[in-house]
Amino acid sequence: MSNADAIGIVLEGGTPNVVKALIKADHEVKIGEFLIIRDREGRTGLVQVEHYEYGNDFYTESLGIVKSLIDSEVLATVLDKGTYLTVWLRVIKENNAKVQMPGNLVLKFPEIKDINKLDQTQRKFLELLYEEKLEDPRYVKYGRIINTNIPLLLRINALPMHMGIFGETGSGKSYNMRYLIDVFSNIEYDGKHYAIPMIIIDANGDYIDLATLSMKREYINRNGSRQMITRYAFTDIPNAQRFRLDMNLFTPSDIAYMVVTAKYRDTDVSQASLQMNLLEMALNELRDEDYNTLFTEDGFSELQQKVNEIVDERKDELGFTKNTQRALQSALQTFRSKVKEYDLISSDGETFSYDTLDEIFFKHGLVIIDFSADGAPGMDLLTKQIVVGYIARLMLNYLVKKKMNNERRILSLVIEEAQNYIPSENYPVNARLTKDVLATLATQGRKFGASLILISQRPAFVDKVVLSMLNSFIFHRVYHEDVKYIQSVTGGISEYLAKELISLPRGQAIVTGLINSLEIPVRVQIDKKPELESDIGSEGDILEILSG
Ligand SMILES: Nc1ncnc2c1ncn2[C@@H]1O[C@H](COP(=O)(O)OP(=O)(O)OP(=O)(O)O)[C@@H](O)[C@H]1O
Repeated sequence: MSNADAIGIVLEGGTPNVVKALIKADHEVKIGEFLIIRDREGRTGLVQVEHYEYGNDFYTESLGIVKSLIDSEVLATVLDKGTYLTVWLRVIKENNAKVQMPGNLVLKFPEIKDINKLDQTQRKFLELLYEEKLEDPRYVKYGRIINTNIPLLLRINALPMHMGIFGETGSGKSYNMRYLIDVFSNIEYDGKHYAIPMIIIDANGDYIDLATLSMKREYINRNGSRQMITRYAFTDIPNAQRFRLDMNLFTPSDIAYMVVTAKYRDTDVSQASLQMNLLEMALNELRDEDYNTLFTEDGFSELQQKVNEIVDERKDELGFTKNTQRALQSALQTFRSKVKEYDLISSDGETFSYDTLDEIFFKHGLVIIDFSADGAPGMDLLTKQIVVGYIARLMLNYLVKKKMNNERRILSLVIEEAQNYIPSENYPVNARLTKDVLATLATQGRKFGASLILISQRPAFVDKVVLSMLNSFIFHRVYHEDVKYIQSVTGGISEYLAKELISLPRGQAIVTGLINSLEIPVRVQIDKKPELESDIGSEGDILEILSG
């Protein structure tokens, strides 16, 4: 790289960690951008733009730095338009360079067309960012760092530490998730390709085309890494499997918890636990029966009768009241009516079971749970919570069991509209049914290979405890009210970058946390790939729509 590639020059007056520089006004500087500083000995250090100001006073010779550089060809180009930028650059890596020295040059990262074919200079600059990580298959390439063609390397081993993707409506979360699915479907290791097994709770049908359109399936699976891409729906439609629960996989106490919390989500704990005890007892006494049949037309009355029998015949001995009996019968009715509406439980037919999870793991599957109007017409939130709670519990039990058997697994559960399943106090939704099990999955899952990816428009609407267990974040443009919240949960985002969060254009995001190989918040651009585009998320052109 010659001096002619320089876009700026270091000034006097920085602080130990921040270098002040003049930059050409025609360089479209971005807060969070990475630049290089080269000292007079040719050593290079890495800096990140913290903030900048435009200036257009004429730079006079009386300024010391200008005087000493008056012959400098670089200074001439920096100042030739009369407008310049003063930038404050945070030092990220000094690398033995004397980055603070006035007169040092500020350089852009070189243009990189193909990261797999680097020349020597390109390699040198990339190593400044990534060191040996560049060759490590545990780091995958994602988007590009703002104002460069260099991908951000994501550390896949951070996935079990959970991730949050946040951004206001239309900011590009779903497209980003599609992009991540693609990245996680094509991980290269030792000449082969692998994919992270994933289950996606698809709130609006943003991902179903990946399973149903052959062009998209083929693209995702272009390296043969996903031998299973399946859409699950709640009604009979072509291209989709029917989603069915299997109650036999759960203990009486798990089932009792599901049934009772589904109805009485706010009820006081002692009331609820009496009802749970009663149902648990009934199920224990019916343990020779098929639990699925007990929740279908054929067996439900048997379950109801058992509950009545226990209370009527052994009231004094066990202390259950008529009230508890009535409340439990009502909870059973509610649960039964929900599962009946979508035929969620059947005494025969294939269920979503441990075998399904095994298949997802071994085939590196991508499973899309379709909650769109097509896949789950008219489904209310409670029924969705029954499904999500079921999957989370199944996953937890499965992973724990496998771990105990010394069989390592990894499964990623992606939940869109996460606020409906793990709401904070600020969000008026009841979700005991899902919240507890998801919190357990978040706390314990790490050790068992569970990876949660939570997607939401408002981080402030997601439970704080669960949020605090996410170790990686991707933020798109967010609402003003969320900025402070984001700063408090992530730490590490500077005031200046935080301000950018409210105006990020579509396709840009800030990546922080363990997944980010650079370990400081990085602003990325996620370019649209035609192969990954979908019609579902786009608003369309109003005139085109009106004119048919
Ligand atoms: N990286 C990108 N570059 C250009 N356009 C994009 C990009 N990502 C998304 N878009 C466009 O922005 C629009 C909204 O994207 P998307 O559906 O991903 O947003 P979202 O945040 O998931 O919205 P919602 O919360 O409402 O579901 C779409 O028209 C999409 O095509």
